[in-house]
Amino acid sequence: MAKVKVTLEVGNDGVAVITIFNPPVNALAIPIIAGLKEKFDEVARRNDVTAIVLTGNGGRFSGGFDINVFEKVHKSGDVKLMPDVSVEFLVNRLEDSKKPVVAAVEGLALGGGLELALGCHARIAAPRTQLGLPELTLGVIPGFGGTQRLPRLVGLHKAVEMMLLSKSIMSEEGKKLGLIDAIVPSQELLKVSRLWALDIAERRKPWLRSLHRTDKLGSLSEAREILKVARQQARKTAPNMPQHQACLDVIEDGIVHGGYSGVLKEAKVFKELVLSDTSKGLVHVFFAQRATSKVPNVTDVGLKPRHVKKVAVIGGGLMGSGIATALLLSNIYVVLKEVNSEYLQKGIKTIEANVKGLVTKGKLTQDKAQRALSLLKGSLDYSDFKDADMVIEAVIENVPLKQKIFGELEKVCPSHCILATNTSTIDLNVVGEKTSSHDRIVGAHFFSPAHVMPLLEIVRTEKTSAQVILDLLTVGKIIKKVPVVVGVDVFRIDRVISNFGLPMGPFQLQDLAGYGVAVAVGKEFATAFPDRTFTSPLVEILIKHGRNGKNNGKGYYIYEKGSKPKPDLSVLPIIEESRRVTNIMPGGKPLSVTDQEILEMILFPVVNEACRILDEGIVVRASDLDIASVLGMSFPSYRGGIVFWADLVGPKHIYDSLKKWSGVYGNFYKPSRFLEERAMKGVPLSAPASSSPSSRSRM
Ligand SMILES: C[C@H](O)CC(=O)SCCNC(=O)CCNC(=O)[C@H](O)C(C)(C)COP(=O)(O)OP(=O)(O)OC[C@H]1O[C@@H](n2cnc3c(N)ncnc32)[C@H](O)[C@@H]1OP(=O)(O)O
Repeated sequence: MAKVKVTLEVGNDGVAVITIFNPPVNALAIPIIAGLKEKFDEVARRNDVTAIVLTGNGGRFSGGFDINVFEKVHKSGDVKLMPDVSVEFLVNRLEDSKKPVVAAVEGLALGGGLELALGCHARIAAPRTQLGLPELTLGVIPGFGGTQRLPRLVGLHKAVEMMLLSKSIMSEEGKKLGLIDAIVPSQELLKVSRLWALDIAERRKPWLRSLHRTDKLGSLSEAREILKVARQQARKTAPNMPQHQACLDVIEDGIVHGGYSGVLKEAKVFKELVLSDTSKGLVHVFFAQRATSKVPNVTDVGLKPRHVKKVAVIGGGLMGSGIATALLLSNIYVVLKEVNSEYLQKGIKTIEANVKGLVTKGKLTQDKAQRALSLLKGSLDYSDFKDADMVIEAVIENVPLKQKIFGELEKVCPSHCILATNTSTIDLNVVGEKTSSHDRIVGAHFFSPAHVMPLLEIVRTEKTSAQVILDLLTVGKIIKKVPVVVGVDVFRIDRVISNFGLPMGPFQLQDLAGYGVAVAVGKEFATAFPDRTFTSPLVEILIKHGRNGKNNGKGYYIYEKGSKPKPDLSVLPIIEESRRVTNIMPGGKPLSVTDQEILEMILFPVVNEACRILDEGIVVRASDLDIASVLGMSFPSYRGGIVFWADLVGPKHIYDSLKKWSGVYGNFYKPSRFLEERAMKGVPLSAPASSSPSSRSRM
């Protein structure tokens, strides 16, 4: 029997149940939409059908329109691949049907799935059903009438919030808002929905067509005020994303000219947005993110992940305490080990502050915070390591120290225990050199602040076992820190980078991370890659001048409690001093460059580094680097990730630019072999390599 289908069953009560089958989320694929049209035509014709119930198989109503179709549209540029659902199906066949239709929703109704339910004449839901219109996260707007019907059911304010923030609600809240008519236990969902549909047919319950309602919309002036505020907010929070303003325009059209006019406008704008680069980037990220959890020879060989209940974290500094916080928040027991009680207390205090910070921001309840902290134990020795499932070492980047620790770990930890290091620079084979536990040594590289940043980079060696990787599996690889570009005001560089969509520029980031990290990492790079590291004395000169970034409130910026970082102009003479030492400005004069050039000079070397990673087979696939850059660097997801963006910009242009700059500024900009090859052959950077990946790979 086909897995993707729409079925129809007519009961003796005269109710037809139409069910969507498309595991795992009942996405509205093209055959499903065709099936729905066909079944609704059939029930309209049949005399034995009085009323209709629409539902999804397997406890999930529908996860929305099939996003694979967006991908096909992006590849072909042919927007005609999008079926006409909004008017031809939802308005004509469903909402204007002469027989009432009740949606029986369970599990989730998202995007087009919720829009189907909105077109029905009533909605009955199981408890804790997720309801939302997340289309904006894919660079489009709801396209099956959601921009019109949702405001008419829940009011404009709530609808705008749900759409613009892509925030879903649970059916319990939906019931209070009027989106859901009744909540019933899952086992009674179909029974109650059938009765409800019959009640509507016999006029015992109201027959409501959402698009025709106006009672929740408020006055025109109230609506305009809500939309005005939303526009202002969107300009701030999503300045580079056209779908936010477009969504508000479409909602407004429906309020001013009526729901049907709004539906037509929605369909038109939807089709324009599907073809935008923003949508291309976001859809790419959607699939790339899901692809990261599929690792050849790890996730496809029948292994089962083991349960990690207790983790020992070594080092209570910024990284260690952040990692410990992240683990505690996921209900994992943590032993935090430090070398003396002063450092240990400091680490514990940082963890407490991290957790409290989340409570203050409303992201965590007091109860959960207490539960998390109750799972923490501090320690000055290894006695608590004997039943640890995993150790994460997060001490300073020092090879002999790490080697000593791993030698000790091998003796004190149980044999199943995963031995992970948070190193971002040191070769894992070197870390584990003095042990015979190479199969369980792995990199677990978190990004600061570790309890906030979503990426976990897993670094494996050729000896790391598939089981250990599976146990730790998440996502990719981050590119090394962006270096200093001489000749341009550092604050302008930061502005250009944050306007591009990254949360902050390289200088502010350096302030935040602390200069100790910059110096340590810089040294490691200089040793590992002497031919392509640009050594700048800037950070050391800053430290000499008593600056240490956010740590001591003074870096490139001044940090004061309660206010935003302010550019500190007194840093400029220090930068001048560094420039004099490096002396690489052409003719010794400051550069005159456009913002676009600044952007390219900062990001093209990152692309170049990404090319080396692809060339060396360090990632399983190019899209893993996209996800790593989105989750680890906060590279804007609407630009699709670093490699996706580079392919849009064009490998040839990137290659030409780097080549030109390497002539002026040296090897730091020298294009990699991989980039050169792809640029010359006109092959996208993301195209799979013909050769097999090397044994050492980061996922
Ligand atoms: C015209 C309309 O207005 C336009 C639209 O409807 S656009 C679509 C709107 N819907 C969405 O954005 C929802 C997207 N999906 C999700 O958020 C999540 O997948 C979910 C909450 C539904 C389920 O999450 P979860 O259980 O963690 O499973 P998850 O791994 O994400 O997805 C399971 C599989 O379903 C696929 N999938 C999920 N939603 C899909 C969709 N709408 N279309 C196609 N495939 C989808 C995923 O790609 C994944 O496939 P894989 O196993 O091959 O990797």
